[in-house]
Amino acid sequence: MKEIKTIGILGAGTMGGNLAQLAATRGFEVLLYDIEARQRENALSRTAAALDKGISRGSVTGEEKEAVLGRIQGTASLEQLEAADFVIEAVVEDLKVKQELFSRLDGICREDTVLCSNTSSMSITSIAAATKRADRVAGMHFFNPPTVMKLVEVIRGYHTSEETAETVKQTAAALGRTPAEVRRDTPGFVVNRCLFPFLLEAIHIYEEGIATKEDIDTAVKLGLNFPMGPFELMDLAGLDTFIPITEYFFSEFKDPKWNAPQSIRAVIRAGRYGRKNGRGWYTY
Ligand SMILES: NC(=O)c1ccc[n+]([C@@H]2O[C@H](COP(=O)([O-])OP(=O)(O)OC[C@H]3O[C@@H](n4cnc5c(N)ncnc54)[C@H](O)[C@@H]3O)[C@@H](O)[C@H]2O)c1
Repeated sequence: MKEIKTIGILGAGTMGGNLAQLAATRGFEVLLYDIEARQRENALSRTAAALDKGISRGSVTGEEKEAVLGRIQGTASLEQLEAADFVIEAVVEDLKVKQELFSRLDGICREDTVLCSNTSSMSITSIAAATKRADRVAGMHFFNPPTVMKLVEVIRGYHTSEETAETVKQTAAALGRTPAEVRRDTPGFVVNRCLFPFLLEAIHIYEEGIATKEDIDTAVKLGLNFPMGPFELMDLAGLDTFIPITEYFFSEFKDPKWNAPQSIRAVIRAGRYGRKNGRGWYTY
């Protein structure tokens, strides 16, 4: 495997911003691309705030903070990704947007650069089809927040080579994460294929008036020993990301069980996206 020094990250939102922090903390140079200046600035200020917390706890020095921040370069120019040795895309969960970016990246990045998507659900094979290097495209699915959550699902698209899967696993390890391989490219891979039926069922229980969302969260936390209840978890992940994932499942499996219920659609329509804007199922 060639040496990876610079990681390109596309999208500076909930996932991309925290991924940039993780990669820079682990000593990588980071090119953080987003079309929104506000998102790039927020990502850097969230990283600075997290490092300040580390300083106040005594786990990070002022020098380390400056070094980590110095390794993250925000950019609005995709062309700058030419310098990346490895790319992780974490933009909105929209297949067309991802395909368009991968097609452009294919023309910009060096031939040997592996391109990964952090998609929660969508086909890696379809994303790779937008490039002429389908063997060097893979899924690299982190969990929220990547600086805390240890798992990375490594997903092989139809054409992903053995060497590419190995590079992704080694990069996950270099980021201090534990890779789990997903051998077939199917909607939601392993974790979200398990998680979404559970989240949807929690919403149905709430809609049927069986329990309040607070009591459902308490029941799941104390009864199943989960660290968060389903409504708390949806708020953390971002409610606006929830709908495209369920719609993708529905479009692939044609099973109505994947249809997002009205109550979550109503919450999103009211502009409540979860913790990211301070209000979702709950108000923060
Ligand atoms: N939130 C989670 O818990 C979670 C967990 C794992 C994976 N994911 C996946 O990660 C990806 C990002 O999710 P998120 O929650 O960070 O979303 P988000 O809405 O917080 O951030 C998305 C970012 O993409 C940017 N963007 C949109 N279109 C763009 C374009 N054409 N070019 C460049 N940037 C663009 C937006 O400005 C925004 O900053 C999605 O594919 C999602 O499914 C999310």
